[in-house]
Amino acid sequence: MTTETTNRMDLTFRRLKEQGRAALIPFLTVGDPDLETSLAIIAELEAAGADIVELGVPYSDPLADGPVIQRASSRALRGNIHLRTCMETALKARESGSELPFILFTYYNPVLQMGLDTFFAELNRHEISGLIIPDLPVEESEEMRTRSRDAGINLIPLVAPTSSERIAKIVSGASGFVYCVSSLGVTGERASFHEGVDRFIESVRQATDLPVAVGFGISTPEQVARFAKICDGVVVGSAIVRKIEEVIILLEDPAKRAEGLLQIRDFVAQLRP
Ligand SMILES: O=P(O)(O)OC[C@@H](O)[C@@H](O)c1c[nH]c2ccccc12
Repeated sequence: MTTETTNRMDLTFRRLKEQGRAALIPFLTVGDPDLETSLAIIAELEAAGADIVELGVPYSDPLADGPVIQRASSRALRGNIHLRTCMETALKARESGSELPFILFTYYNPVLQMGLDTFFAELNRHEISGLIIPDLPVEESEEMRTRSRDAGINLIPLVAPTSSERIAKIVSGASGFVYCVSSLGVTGERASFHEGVDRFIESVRQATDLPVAVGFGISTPEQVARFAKICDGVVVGSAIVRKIEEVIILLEDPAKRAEGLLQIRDFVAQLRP
């Protein structure tokens, strides 16, 4: 791994800080509805102003995901998408000229299946800047943190509103950014967030010098703007995955594909802080 790739994410946050802007961080499930379309969608996300993209590895038991992302995973798994193909998507996007830093979002089981040595070697080869593993067992996190650091990959910790006394422990040794989960429960658009979420985010800011991003439930320009005022990044997943689901019929029709992609771009562009 060249440290340049990891710096790609750090440089992005640094540039945005100079511009006084928070990062817009979309999430998509790779392979939904197919790999080639995911590549086209990544290009639309970049054109719409995304600053970093989370590439979700579809999984059969996405325990932290709500129905929208669960459905996206099921669609992608029908196309036999797995961890390595998701990594390859990052490299293909790079080869197509994408400047985006990519975060690989995966549950832990596919990582174990691949084996840690191969996993980190493959992350290097595919120019992945960051890693989110929502179900990483605490007893494994030390080794993953060490391996990530040695590989020059940002292992991004998730901090929940209930983590209060563990925040310092969770963020110590982290890199890239700290991901504040805005609400308890699973992913999915929300009209409101955990009571005291602003105080929670502030407490995370006090505990780390890293950029702090927030996700879970954020789906409208107003919600993005609200959190962009107090964070360095805002993650939007389900709302974008739902838009992809809504236009899938267009994406799968060669005559209407461009229209479908444009609707995704427009949806994301209006979210941008
Ligand atoms: O979908 P939402 O509510 O916009 O939340 C972001 C989320 O999609 C993405 O960051 C993510 C997808 N699956 C997850 C599981 C755990 C934590 C985070 C995630």
